[in-house]
Amino acid sequence: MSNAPPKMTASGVDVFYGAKQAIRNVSIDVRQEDVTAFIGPSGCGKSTFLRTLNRMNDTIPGARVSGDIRLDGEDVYAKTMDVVQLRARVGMVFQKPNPFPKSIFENVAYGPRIHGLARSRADLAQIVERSLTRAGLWNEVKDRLGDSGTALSGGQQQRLCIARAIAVDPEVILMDEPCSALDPVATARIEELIHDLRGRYAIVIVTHNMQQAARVSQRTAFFHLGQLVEYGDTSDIFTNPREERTKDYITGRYG
Ligand SMILES: Nc1ncnc2c1ncn2[C@@H]1O[C@H](COP(=O)(O)OP(=O)(O)OP(=O)(O)O)[C@@H](O)[C@H]1O
Repeated sequence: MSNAPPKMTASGVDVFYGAKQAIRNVSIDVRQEDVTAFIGPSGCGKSTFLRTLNRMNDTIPGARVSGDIRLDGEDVYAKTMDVVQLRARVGMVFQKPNPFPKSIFENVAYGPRIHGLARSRADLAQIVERSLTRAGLWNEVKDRLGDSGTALSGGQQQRLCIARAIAVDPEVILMDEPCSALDPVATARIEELIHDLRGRYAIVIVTHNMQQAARVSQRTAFFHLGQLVEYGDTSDIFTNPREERTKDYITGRYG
């Protein structure tokens, strides 16, 4: 296990939607070398907490976040933080694949272009190829980069969205139930992809599927009623949980 400082840290985080508190005093570290899974019953706050890590809650009217969240020691909620830049550094993949209604090439090229990451057209084409390759999609689309991203299958669209996140050279990738709209074959491909990307990016995945958490992650956080009940090595959480509530959840007593 490495002694490197965590990629992201959250301390004493609370989230409110209006008067309703959705996250209570959550503290957690996310490490570069790990895939971290967030599990817990519906409504426990997994997605809400995930969104605090790249300030996606800023876009939700009435949502308020307090506490301390850092990326490489830098305060994510500082007034000086450039949120567009932050969301490139901490990319996000959603439950439902959401490619832009543009070509496959443009879906991937858009981010690098607006962030000024390509020096030339050839450079941009190279970034697109590299990102699609890393997302395990290049061979399937290399002869039809001009086709619409929305014409791909659901699983391909999700890999396109992952390529789009990768294209801006992120440090962290947040995935909010990335397989819940996919069939088992497409799900297996995304899980393989997560395995391949591990280490290059810190990855955090919200999942309802405990088998998936056990397959893809090294660290698991169990949330219940807005609280982080238990966080530790995935194997410990699933075989030897410390908390009764974790045990009840993983043995299927609720959720
Ligand atoms: N935009 C919103 N406005 C008001 N309340 C919200 C909003 N989004 C979520 N909530 C509430 O916050 C709590 C946590 O929701 P959240 O979606 O984060 O949970 P979750 O664990 O990700 O659930 P699920 O697994 O069903 O997606 C829930 O009570 C939910 O109703």
